Amino acid sequence: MTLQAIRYENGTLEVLDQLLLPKESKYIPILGVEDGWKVINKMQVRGAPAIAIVGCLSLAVEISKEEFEKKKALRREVEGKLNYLISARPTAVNMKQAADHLISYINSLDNDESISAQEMQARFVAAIEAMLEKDISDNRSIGEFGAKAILNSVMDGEQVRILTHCNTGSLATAYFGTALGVVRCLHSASRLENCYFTETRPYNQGARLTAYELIHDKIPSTLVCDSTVAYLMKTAQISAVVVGADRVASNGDTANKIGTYQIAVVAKHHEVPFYVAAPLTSIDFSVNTGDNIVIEERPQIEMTHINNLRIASPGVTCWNPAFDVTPARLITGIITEKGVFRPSELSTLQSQMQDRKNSLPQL
Ligand SMILES: CSC[C@@H](O)[C@@H](O)C(=O)COP(=O)(O)O
Repeated sequence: MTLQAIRYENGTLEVLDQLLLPKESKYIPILGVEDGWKVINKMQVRGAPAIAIVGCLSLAVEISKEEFEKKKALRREVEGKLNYLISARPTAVNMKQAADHLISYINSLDNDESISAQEMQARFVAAIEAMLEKDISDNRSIGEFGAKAILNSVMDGEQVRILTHCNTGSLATAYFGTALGVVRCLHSASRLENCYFTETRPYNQGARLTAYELIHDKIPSTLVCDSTVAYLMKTAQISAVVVGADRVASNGDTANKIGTYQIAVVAKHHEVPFYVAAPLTSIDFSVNTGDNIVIEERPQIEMTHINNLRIASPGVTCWNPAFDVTPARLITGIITEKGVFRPSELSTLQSQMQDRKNSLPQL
Protein backbone atom coordinates (compact mmCIF):
# COMPACT_ATOMS: atom_id res chain seq x y z
CA MET A 1 0.00 0.00 0.00
CA THR A 2 1.49 3.35 -1.03
CA LEU A 3 1.06 6.52 0.98
CA GLN A 4 -2.37 7.83 1.76
CA ALA A 5 -2.28 11.62 1.66
CA ILE A 6 -6.04 11.98 2.19
CA ARG A 7 -7.87 10.04 4.91
CA TYR A 8 -11.64 10.27 4.81
CA GLU A 9 -14.13 8.17 6.70
CA ASN A 10 -17.70 8.84 7.78
CA GLY A 11 -17.52 12.60 7.51
CA THR A 12 -14.05 12.85 9.08
CA LEU A 13 -11.18 14.19 6.99
CA GLU A 14 -7.47 14.49 7.62
CA VAL A 15 -4.61 15.21 5.25
CA LEU A 16 -0.92 14.44 5.48
CA ASP A 17 1.01 17.69 6.02
CA GLN A 18 3.29 17.74 2.95
CA LEU A 19 5.28 20.68 4.29
CA LEU A 20 6.69 18.39 6.98
CA LEU A 21 7.61 15.49 4.70
CA PRO A 22 9.91 13.60 4.65
CA LYS A 23 10.97 14.49 8.21
CA GLU A 24 7.64 13.96 9.84
CA SER A 25 4.36 12.23 8.88
CA LYS A 26 1.65 14.22 10.57
CA TYR A 27 -2.02 14.39 9.64
CA ILE A 28 -3.98 17.65 9.90
CA PRO A 29 -7.70 17.39 10.80
CA ILE A 30 -9.93 19.28 8.35
CA LEU A 31 -13.07 20.42 10.10
CA GLY A 32 -14.60 22.37 7.25
CA VAL A 33 -14.12 24.63 4.24
CA GLU A 34 -11.94 27.20 6.00
CA ASP A 35 -9.45 24.46 6.99
CA GLY A 36 -9.64 23.04 3.45
CA TRP A 37 -8.87 26.43 1.89
CA LYS A 38 -5.90 26.97 4.25
CA VAL A 39 -4.18 23.62 3.66
CA ILE A 40 -4.50 24.09 -0.11
CA ASN A 41 -3.27 27.69 -0.05
CA LYS A 42 -0.30 26.87 2.22
CA MET A 43 0.49 23.81 0.05
CA GLN A 44 0.17 21.40 2.98
CA VAL A 45 -1.82 19.50 0.40
CA ARG A 46 -0.89 20.05 -3.25
CA GLY A 47 -1.09 18.52 -6.69
CA ALA A 48 -4.07 19.38 -8.91
CA PRO A 49 -6.28 16.29 -8.29
CA ALA A 50 -5.58 16.26 -4.52
CA ILE A 51 -6.46 19.97 -4.29
CA ALA A 52 -9.89 19.28 -5.84
CA ILE A 53 -10.60 16.23 -3.70
CA VAL A 54 -9.57 17.86 -0.42
CA GLY A 55 -11.45 21.06 -1.27
CA CYS A 56 -14.66 19.16 -2.05
CA LEU A 57 -14.32 16.78 0.90
CA SER A 58 -13.85 19.76 3.24
CA LEU A 59 -17.23 20.96 2.01
CA ALA A 60 -18.74 17.49 2.55
CA VAL A 61 -17.41 17.51 6.14
CA GLU A 62 -18.89 20.94 6.77
CA ILE A 63 -22.34 20.37 5.36
CA SER A 64 -22.66 16.89 6.90
CA LYS A 65 -22.65 18.58 10.32
CA GLU A 66 -25.39 21.06 9.43
CA GLU A 67 -29.16 20.77 9.23
CA PHE A 68 -31.01 22.33 6.32
CA GLU A 69 -34.71 22.97 6.41
CA LYS A 70 -34.77 24.59 3.00
CA LYS A 71 -33.16 23.19 -0.14
CA LYS A 72 -32.40 26.69 -1.42
CA ALA A 73 -30.30 27.44 1.67
CA LEU A 74 -28.20 24.33 1.04
CA ARG A 75 -27.79 25.23 -2.64
CA ARG A 76 -26.68 28.79 -1.80
CA GLU A 77 -24.18 27.61 0.81
CA VAL A 78 -22.68 25.00 -1.53
CA GLU A 79 -22.25 27.47 -4.37
CA GLY A 80 -20.65 30.18 -2.21
CA LYS A 81 -18.24 27.76 -0.53
CA LEU A 82 -17.17 26.06 -3.74
CA ASN A 83 -16.39 29.42 -5.31
CA TYR A 84 -14.35 30.31 -2.24
CA LEU A 85 -12.37 27.04 -2.48
CA ILE A 86 -11.46 27.78 -6.11
CA SER A 87 -9.72 30.96 -4.94
CA ALA A 88 -7.17 29.03 -2.81
CA ARG A 89 -4.87 28.37 -5.79
CA PRO A 90 -5.52 29.72 -9.28
CA THR A 91 -3.63 27.57 -11.83
CA ALA A 92 -4.83 23.99 -11.25
CA VAL A 93 -8.23 23.69 -12.94
CA ASN A 94 -9.44 20.51 -11.21
CA MET A 95 -11.04 22.34 -8.26
CA LYS A 96 -12.91 24.64 -10.65
CA GLN A 97 -14.12 21.74 -12.82
CA ALA A 98 -15.29 19.87 -9.72
CA ALA A 99 -17.04 23.03 -8.43
CA ASP A 100 -18.83 23.63 -11.76
CA HIS A 101 -19.94 20.02 -11.84
CA LEU A 102 -21.13 20.00 -8.23
CA ILE A 103 -22.99 23.28 -8.69
CA SER A 104 -24.84 21.77 -11.70
CA TYR A 105 -25.61 18.73 -9.59
CA ILE A 106 -26.93 20.68 -6.59
CA ASN A 107 -29.09 22.76 -8.97
CA SER A 108 -30.56 19.58 -10.45
CA LEU A 109 -31.30 18.26 -6.94
CA ASP A 110 -32.85 21.59 -5.99
CA ASN A 111 -35.13 21.47 -9.05
CA ASP A 112 -36.23 17.90 -8.34
CA GLU A 113 -39.40 18.38 -6.31
CA SER A 114 -39.58 14.71 -5.33
CA ILE A 115 -36.63 14.93 -2.92
CA SER A 116 -36.39 16.52 0.53
CA ALA A 117 -33.65 18.81 1.86
CA GLN A 118 -32.21 15.89 3.87
CA GLU A 119 -32.10 13.64 0.84
CA MET A 120 -30.52 16.40 -1.22
CA GLN A 121 -27.83 16.80 1.45
CA ALA A 122 -27.13 13.04 1.59
CA ARG A 123 -26.95 12.67 -2.19
CA PHE A 124 -24.67 15.66 -2.53
CA VAL A 125 -22.24 14.35 0.09
CA ALA A 126 -22.28 10.92 -1.59
CA ALA A 127 -21.39 12.56 -4.94
CA ILE A 128 -18.33 14.15 -3.36
CA GLU A 129 -17.32 10.88 -1.71
CA ALA A 130 -17.49 9.19 -5.13
CA MET A 131 -14.70 11.52 -6.32
CA LEU A 132 -12.15 9.63 -4.24
CA GLU A 133 -12.93 6.28 -5.88
CA LYS A 134 -13.13 7.82 -9.35
CA ASP A 135 -9.72 9.46 -9.00
CA ILE A 136 -8.11 6.16 -8.02
CA SER A 137 -9.63 4.21 -10.93
CA ASP A 138 -8.79 7.02 -13.40
CA ASN A 139 -5.20 7.02 -12.20
CA ARG A 140 -4.90 3.28 -12.75
CA SER A 141 -6.19 3.70 -16.31
CA ILE A 142 -3.77 6.58 -16.93
CA GLY A 143 -0.93 4.41 -15.62
CA GLU A 144 -1.82 1.52 -17.91
CA PHE A 145 -2.38 3.64 -21.05
CA GLY A 146 0.84 5.54 -20.40
CA ALA A 147 2.96 2.44 -19.82
CA LYS A 148 1.56 0.86 -22.99
CA ALA A 149 2.30 3.96 -25.10
CA ILE A 150 5.88 4.16 -23.85
CA LEU A 151 6.51 0.44 -24.32
CA ASN A 152 5.09 0.59 -27.85
CA SER A 153 7.89 2.96 -28.83
CA VAL A 154 10.75 0.71 -27.63
CA MET A 155 11.99 -2.74 -28.63
CA ASP A 156 10.21 -5.84 -27.29
CA GLY A 157 11.36 -6.56 -23.75
CA GLU A 158 13.54 -3.42 -23.56
CA GLN A 159 13.84 -1.81 -20.13
CA VAL A 160 12.96 1.88 -20.07
CA ARG A 161 14.42 4.93 -18.37
CA ILE A 162 11.88 7.59 -17.47
CA LEU A 163 12.36 11.18 -16.38
CA THR A 164 9.67 12.89 -14.33
CA HIS A 165 9.30 16.28 -12.64
CA CYS A 166 7.63 17.50 -9.44
CA ASN A 167 5.39 15.07 -7.53
CA THR A 168 2.45 13.43 -9.29
CA GLY A 169 2.01 10.35 -7.12
CA SER A 170 -0.21 9.26 -4.24
CA LEU A 171 0.57 12.50 -2.45
CA ALA A 172 -0.78 14.60 -5.33
CA THR A 173 -3.91 12.52 -5.97
CA ALA A 174 -6.34 10.30 -4.07
CA TYR A 175 -3.91 7.39 -4.60
CA PHE A 176 -1.47 5.88 -7.18
CA GLY A 177 -0.83 9.08 -9.14
CA THR A 178 -0.79 10.23 -12.76
CA ALA A 179 2.75 10.50 -14.21
CA LEU A 180 4.05 8.56 -11.23
CA GLY A 181 1.22 6.07 -11.83
CA VAL A 182 2.75 5.45 -15.28
CA VAL A 183 6.10 4.84 -13.57
CA ARG A 184 4.40 2.47 -11.08
CA CYS A 185 2.80 0.50 -13.94
CA LEU A 186 6.12 0.21 -15.82
CA HIS A 187 7.75 -1.05 -12.63
CA SER A 188 4.97 -3.62 -11.99
CA ALA A 189 5.44 -4.86 -15.55
CA SER A 190 9.17 -5.30 -14.77
CA ARG A 191 10.02 -2.95 -17.64
CA LEU A 192 11.41 0.00 -15.66
CA GLU A 193 15.18 0.21 -15.50
CA ASN A 194 15.19 3.53 -13.65
CA CYS A 195 13.07 6.56 -12.88
CA TYR A 196 15.06 9.79 -12.87
CA PHE A 197 13.33 12.66 -11.11
CA THR A 198 14.19 16.30 -10.58
CA GLU A 199 14.55 18.09 -7.26
CA THR A 200 11.91 20.59 -8.43
CA ARG A 201 13.12 23.79 -6.87
CA PRO A 202 12.07 25.83 -5.04
CA TYR A 203 9.55 23.72 -3.12
CA ASN A 204 11.46 20.48 -3.75
CA GLN A 205 8.46 18.29 -4.46
CA GLY A 206 10.85 15.88 -6.22
CA ALA A 207 13.56 15.63 -3.57
CA ARG A 208 11.08 15.50 -0.69
CA LEU A 209 7.90 13.88 -1.98
CA THR A 210 8.62 11.87 -5.14
CA ALA A 211 11.74 10.47 -3.47
CA TYR A 212 9.62 9.49 -0.45
CA GLU A 213 7.11 7.63 -2.65
CA LEU A 214 9.67 5.90 -4.88
CA ILE A 215 11.75 4.74 -1.93
CA HIS A 216 8.62 3.58 -0.10
CA ASP A 217 7.62 1.47 -3.15
CA LYS A 218 11.20 0.26 -3.77
CA ILE A 219 11.16 1.59 -7.34
CA PRO A 220 14.66 2.02 -8.83
CA SER A 221 15.21 5.76 -9.05
CA THR A 222 17.75 8.58 -9.13
CA LEU A 223 17.34 12.17 -7.98
CA VAL A 224 18.88 14.84 -10.25
CA CYS A 225 19.19 18.61 -9.91
CA ASP A 226 16.85 20.58 -12.14
CA SER A 227 19.90 21.86 -13.98
CA THR A 228 21.08 18.31 -14.80
CA VAL A 229 18.28 17.53 -17.26
CA ALA A 230 20.09 18.41 -20.52
CA TYR A 231 23.20 16.46 -19.54
CA LEU A 232 21.05 13.54 -18.38
CA MET A 233 19.33 13.39 -21.77
CA LYS A 234 22.68 13.48 -23.53
CA THR A 235 24.14 10.65 -21.45
CA ALA A 236 21.41 8.39 -20.03
CA GLN A 237 19.31 7.40 -23.08
CA ILE A 238 16.05 8.49 -21.53
CA SER A 239 13.15 6.58 -23.14
CA ALA A 240 10.45 9.14 -22.30
CA VAL A 241 9.61 12.10 -20.10
CA VAL A 242 6.28 11.89 -18.23
CA VAL A 243 4.96 14.83 -16.24
CA GLY A 244 1.61 15.84 -14.75
CA ALA A 245 -0.57 18.86 -15.51
CA ASP A 246 -2.34 21.58 -13.62
CA ARG A 247 -4.35 22.82 -16.61
CA VAL A 248 -4.35 21.74 -20.24
CA ALA A 249 -5.76 24.27 -22.74
CA SER A 250 -7.96 23.02 -25.58
CA ASN A 251 -5.04 23.28 -28.05
CA GLY A 252 -2.90 21.07 -25.76
CA ASP A 253 -0.69 23.80 -24.24
CA THR A 254 -0.05 22.55 -20.70
CA ALA A 255 0.53 24.42 -17.45
CA ASN A 256 2.56 22.35 -15.00
CA LYS A 257 5.19 22.85 -12.31
CA ILE A 258 7.80 25.48 -13.13
CA GLY A 259 10.64 23.84 -15.04
CA THR A 260 8.41 21.58 -17.14
CA TYR A 261 8.77 23.82 -20.21
CA GLN A 262 12.56 23.70 -20.18
CA ILE A 263 12.48 19.89 -19.85
CA ALA A 264 10.18 19.73 -22.91
CA VAL A 265 12.57 21.94 -24.91
CA VAL A 266 15.50 19.73 -23.99
CA ALA A 267 13.49 16.57 -24.77
CA LYS A 268 12.66 17.92 -28.24
CA HIS A 269 16.35 18.65 -28.87
CA HIS A 270 17.28 15.09 -27.88
CA GLU A 271 14.27 13.51 -29.67
CA VAL A 272 12.93 12.04 -26.42
CA PRO A 273 9.11 11.58 -26.35
CA PHE A 274 7.46 14.00 -23.92
CA TYR A 275 4.16 12.91 -22.34
CA VAL A 276 1.70 14.74 -20.10
CA ALA A 277 -0.32 12.41 -17.84
CA ALA A 278 -3.54 13.94 -16.53
CA PRO A 279 -7.19 13.10 -15.89
CA LEU A 280 -9.83 14.69 -18.11
CA THR A 281 -10.65 17.02 -15.21
CA SER A 282 -7.30 18.77 -15.91
CA ILE A 283 -8.40 19.77 -19.42
CA ASP A 284 -9.97 23.21 -19.63
CA PHE A 285 -11.83 23.50 -22.91
CA SER A 286 -12.89 27.03 -22.03
CA VAL A 287 -9.29 28.17 -22.51
CA ASN A 288 -8.03 28.14 -26.11
CA THR A 289 -4.31 28.41 -25.52
CA GLY A 290 -1.83 28.45 -22.67
CA ASP A 291 -1.55 32.25 -22.97
CA ASN A 292 -4.89 32.48 -21.15
CA ILE A 293 -3.87 30.34 -18.17
CA VAL A 294 -3.30 32.32 -14.97
CA ILE A 295 0.09 31.45 -13.48
CA GLU A 296 0.27 31.51 -9.69
CA GLU A 297 3.18 33.43 -8.18
CA ARG A 298 4.30 32.20 -4.77
CA PRO A 299 5.98 34.11 -1.92
CA GLN A 300 9.72 34.72 -2.30
CA ILE A 301 10.43 33.04 1.04
CA GLU A 302 9.98 29.68 -0.76
CA MET A 303 13.10 30.58 -2.78
CA THR A 304 15.16 32.37 -0.18
CA HIS A 305 14.67 29.85 2.65
CA ILE A 306 14.66 26.08 3.14
CA ASN A 307 13.09 24.91 6.41
CA ASN A 308 13.27 28.47 7.76
CA LEU A 309 16.99 28.61 7.01
CA ARG A 310 17.96 31.52 4.74
CA ILE A 311 19.96 30.33 1.72
CA ALA A 312 19.79 33.50 -0.42
CA SER A 313 21.47 36.82 0.35
CA PRO A 314 19.29 39.16 2.40
CA GLY A 315 17.77 41.90 0.22
CA VAL A 316 17.71 39.81 -2.95
CA THR A 317 14.76 40.30 -5.34
CA CYS A 318 13.00 37.08 -6.43
CA TRP A 319 10.52 36.01 -9.09
CA ASN A 320 8.73 32.82 -8.10
CA PRO A 321 6.13 31.63 -10.66
CA ALA A 322 4.86 28.23 -9.48
CA PHE A 323 4.05 26.96 -13.00
CA ASP A 324 4.98 27.43 -16.64
CA VAL A 325 3.26 26.55 -19.90
CA THR A 326 4.67 23.95 -22.28
CA PRO A 327 3.54 24.62 -25.86
CA ALA A 328 1.52 21.82 -27.48
CA ARG A 329 4.09 21.39 -30.27
CA LEU A 330 6.58 20.00 -27.72
CA ILE A 331 4.12 17.39 -26.38
CA THR A 332 4.09 13.88 -27.90
CA GLY A 333 0.90 12.75 -26.18
CA ILE A 334 -1.54 13.52 -23.39
CA ILE A 335 -2.24 10.39 -21.37
CA THR A 336 -5.77 10.38 -19.95
CA GLU A 337 -8.07 7.76 -18.43
CA LYS A 338 -9.66 7.45 -21.90
CA GLY A 339 -6.42 6.83 -23.76
CA VAL A 340 -3.44 8.75 -25.16
CA PHE A 341 -4.18 11.72 -27.43
CA ARG A 342 -1.99 13.97 -29.52
CA PRO A 343 -2.61 17.61 -28.53
CA SER A 344 -4.35 18.17 -31.90
CA GLU A 345 -6.79 15.35 -31.06
CA LEU A 346 -8.03 16.95 -27.86
CA SER A 347 -11.13 18.31 -29.55
CA THR A 348 -12.40 14.72 -29.97
CA LEU A 349 -12.31 14.46 -26.20
CA GLN A 350 -14.70 17.35 -25.80
CA SER A 351 -17.73 15.14 -26.51
CA GLN A 352 -16.55 12.67 -23.86
CA MET A 353 -16.31 15.55 -21.42
CA GLN A 354 -19.88 16.39 -22.35
CA ASP A 355 -20.92 12.78 -21.58
CA ARG A 356 -19.24 13.12 -18.21
CA LYS A 357 -21.28 16.25 -17.49
CA ASN A 358 -24.47 14.52 -18.56
CA SER A 359 -23.90 11.54 -16.31
CA LEU A 360 -24.24 13.37 -12.99
CA PRO A 361 -23.22 12.72 -10.25
CA GLN A 362 -20.11 10.94 -11.64
CA LEU A 363 -17.20 13.35 -11.34
C1 LIG B 1 -0.98 14.80 -10.31
S1 LIG B 1 -0.31 16.29 -9.85
C2 LIG B 1 -0.18 17.27 -11.31
C3 LIG B 1 0.34 18.63 -11.06
O1 LIG B 1 -0.47 19.26 -10.13
C4 LIG B 1 1.81 18.58 -10.59
O2 LIG B 1 2.61 18.18 -11.65
C5 LIG B 1 2.23 19.95 -10.10
O3 LIG B 1 2.63 20.78 -10.88
C6 LIG B 1 2.01 20.20 -8.66
O4 LIG B 1 2.31 21.53 -8.31
P1 LIG B 1 2.14 21.97 -6.78
O5 LIG B 1 2.55 23.41 -6.78
O6 LIG B 1 3.03 21.09 -5.99
O7 LIG B 1 0.67 21.80 -6.45
